[in-house]
Amino acid sequence: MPDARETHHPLSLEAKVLFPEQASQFDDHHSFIVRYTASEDLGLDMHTDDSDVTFNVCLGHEFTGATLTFCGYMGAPNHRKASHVYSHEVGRAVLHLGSRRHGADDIASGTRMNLIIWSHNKAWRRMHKLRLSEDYEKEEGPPDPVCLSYTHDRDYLAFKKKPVGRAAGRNRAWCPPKGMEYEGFGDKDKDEDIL
Ligand SMILES: O=C(O)CCC(=O)C(=O)O
Ligand SMILES: [Fe+2]
Repeated sequence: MPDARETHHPLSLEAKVLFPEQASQFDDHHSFIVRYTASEDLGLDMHTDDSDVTFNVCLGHEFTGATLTFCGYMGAPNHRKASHVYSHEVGRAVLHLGSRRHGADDIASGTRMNLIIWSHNKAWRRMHKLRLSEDYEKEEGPPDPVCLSYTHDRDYLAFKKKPVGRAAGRNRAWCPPKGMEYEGFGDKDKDEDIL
C-alpha cells in the first residue's frame, strides 16, 4: 500500500525506478514555474538544485533552443564535464537528481514555460548532505565551458566573458573549493575578464 503522502506525487513511481535511494520517500517539495522568452530571461546559469529529485515538466509554448545541458554530480571529479543535452518537448518531463549540475541554454525564439518540482526526502538528505571539505573530490581537469557557472565558479572568467546583462553577483563563487582544484588551476580565480 503506498504511503498516502506519496500518492499525491505524480511521478514518484518513475522516480523510484530511476533513483531508488533518493526517491524512497518524498515528504516535502518546492514547486515553481520558470519562463524564458526574448526580452526577459533567456536561460539559467549552471547550478544544482536544492532538491533530492527534480521533476521538470515542459508546459509550453512554442520555442526553439532552450535545451537543458547536464554536467556531472556535485563533488565528483567530473562535476563540470558535459554529459547530456536534453531537448524539452511540451508535455514531457525530465527527472534528475538535484545534485547533478545543469543549466538552461538560451532560448532562440518563442516562449518556454516549465513546471519545476524540487522534491525532498528528509531522511536521505540528513544522511547524505555533502560536506564540501570531506566529500568533495579533486577535479579531474579543466571544466568544459558549457558547464561553467558565472555565479558559482571561481575560474569562470578565465574561460568565458561575463554574460551580457548580469550585474555583479559573483561574490559567493566557491567552485572548485580550495584544495580541490584541477592541476594547472593556477591563478584562474583572479576576477579579471578574458581579453
Ligand atoms: O529551465 C529548465 O528547464 C530548468 C530550470 C531549473 O533548472 C531550475 O529552475 O532549477
Ligand atoms: Fe535546476
